[in-house]
Amino acid sequence: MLSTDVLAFFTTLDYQNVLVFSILAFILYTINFYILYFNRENALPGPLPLPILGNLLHYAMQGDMVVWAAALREKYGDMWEVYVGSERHVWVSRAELVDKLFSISTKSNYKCRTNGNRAIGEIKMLNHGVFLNRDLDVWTFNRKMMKLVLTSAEFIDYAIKRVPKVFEEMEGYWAELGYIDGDDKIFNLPDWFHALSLDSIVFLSTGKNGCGLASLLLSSSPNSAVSYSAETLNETKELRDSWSTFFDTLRTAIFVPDFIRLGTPLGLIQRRKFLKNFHWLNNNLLTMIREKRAEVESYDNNDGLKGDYNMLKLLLVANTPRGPSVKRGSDRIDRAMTDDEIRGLLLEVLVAAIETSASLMCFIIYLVCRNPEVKKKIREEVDPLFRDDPTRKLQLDDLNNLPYIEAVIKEASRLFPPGPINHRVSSHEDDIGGYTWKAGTQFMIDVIGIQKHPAHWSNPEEFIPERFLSQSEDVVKNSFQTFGGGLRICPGRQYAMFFMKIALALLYNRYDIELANENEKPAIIYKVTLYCHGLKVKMRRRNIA
Ligand code: HEM
Repeated sequence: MLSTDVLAFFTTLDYQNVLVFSILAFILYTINFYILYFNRENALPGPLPLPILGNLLHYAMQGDMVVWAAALREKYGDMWEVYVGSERHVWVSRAELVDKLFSISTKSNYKCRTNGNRAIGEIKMLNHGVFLNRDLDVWTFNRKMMKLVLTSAEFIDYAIKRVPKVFEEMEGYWAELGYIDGDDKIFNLPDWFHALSLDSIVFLSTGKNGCGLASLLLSSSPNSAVSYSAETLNETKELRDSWSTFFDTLRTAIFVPDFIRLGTPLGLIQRRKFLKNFHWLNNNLLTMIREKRAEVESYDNNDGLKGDYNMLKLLLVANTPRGPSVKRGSDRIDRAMTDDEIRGLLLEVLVAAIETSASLMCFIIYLVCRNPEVKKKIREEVDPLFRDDPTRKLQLDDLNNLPYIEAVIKEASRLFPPGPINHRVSSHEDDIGGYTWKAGTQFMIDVIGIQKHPAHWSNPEEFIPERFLSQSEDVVKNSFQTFGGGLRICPGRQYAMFFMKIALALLYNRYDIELANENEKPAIIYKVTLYCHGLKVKMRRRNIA
């Protein structure tokens, strides 16, 4: 009855009255917002939020999350807070504050990355894959299968053989474009490393060509001959564009609050585009998976996988008599994966693997260019491998025995972590940093702040690979977390290290690389990963006769 009266009352109002009521309602909302804000529990320092928007305007004014985090860390220290819309995010910027977040106990309070939201649900990531999965039974199953495949001897061996072939394809294109034969042509290195990483991981995960390198060649030299048909080039372009749009979808789902996504015309237009692309990409992956399943099922049982150990094939046969099995104690799993489960994992591998490794390669090359003594030591480690045979194929033992290159990769990733912001959310009340936090508190891990914290590192801004050589510098627990930590640590880290070691060994053995100019710096933007999109270099074949 009351609600009918209220409704009747509002229908009698004219526009002016509606305006007055709206302004009054907003003023009351604002007063209530600030009363709650100034009386909140565990008040941490941080920029003053605005009603509805939180600190989104501050962020928009800075433009880049990593630059903004650096400014906030400088101003507020090791622990501060920021509001995304009305959701409070607690930032932690010191290794000790991460201890509980990176617990490896199966009873950990921090098994999930985010609280999840409608946007993440719309792209089926709340209960598929691993990255944002909040269904812990499903996550556990998927994670075990992903680990099983990525760390299997078959996959690693296959990757070590394949990556050099892709690298050599890239060298052929460099030669064709006159980049390495003494012409001193300047080119943008990240374009090539993103394509190298893409072509390697697309092939290793699906058995198909990504054609990123070939398209790059054709964009500079359209008449060049490549060994892919026009149809393959078109199809792969469509797929690459779709992955790139999916990446934007993911970033928006994590960082843009629903009231912007669903409450603004731009947000709605973008959402429609993102969902259309997501369905297209999903169908494409599912078709690929079904075709591969039919192919694998058509093999004679004794044929194994015909020596073709890409992730898709291995995921299809994992936990079947033809594939690797999870057998150890409580890790045991008895069933194989469905097509939709594999789809969720492949999608995430394509998102997680490409840009991280490619950008880190560019950061390493930049730092090595600025530190010639490091280049010398890399060569002292690499050159003996190729001394008797410059075309020698790298073996697993070689890659496991490159301590200096490994230290260079770690030190470069300390200064430029490809995943500069990590997330955890608590599932029940807990104490962190001297405060008691409610269940569902969202923690943001400031990886750059921790990896450059003066309490954890001597000369934190300097590039000193030796600190990662054994016994040189005691690394404080959780102060180095390029691949994250705890139960959700990156499952692709072993492949990523092999990929980078192979590329660096071949590059420094065969080429001299220089920055295009002395003041050249990598152009970086934060897009869920620390994305390097600009670094101009000159290269020459090395004369090692
Ligand atoms: C240099 C390269 C890479 C870096 C720096 C990197 C870094 C990271 C980081 C920081 C995380 C978050 C871990 C955490 O929350 O504690 C992560 C998660 C993840 N990474 Fe990587 N990654 C790299 C390459 C790869 C590759 C090559 C793959 C796959 C082949 C991969 C697949 C994943 C997946 C699936 C997750 C989510 C794991 C989960 O939530 O359970 N990453 N990575």
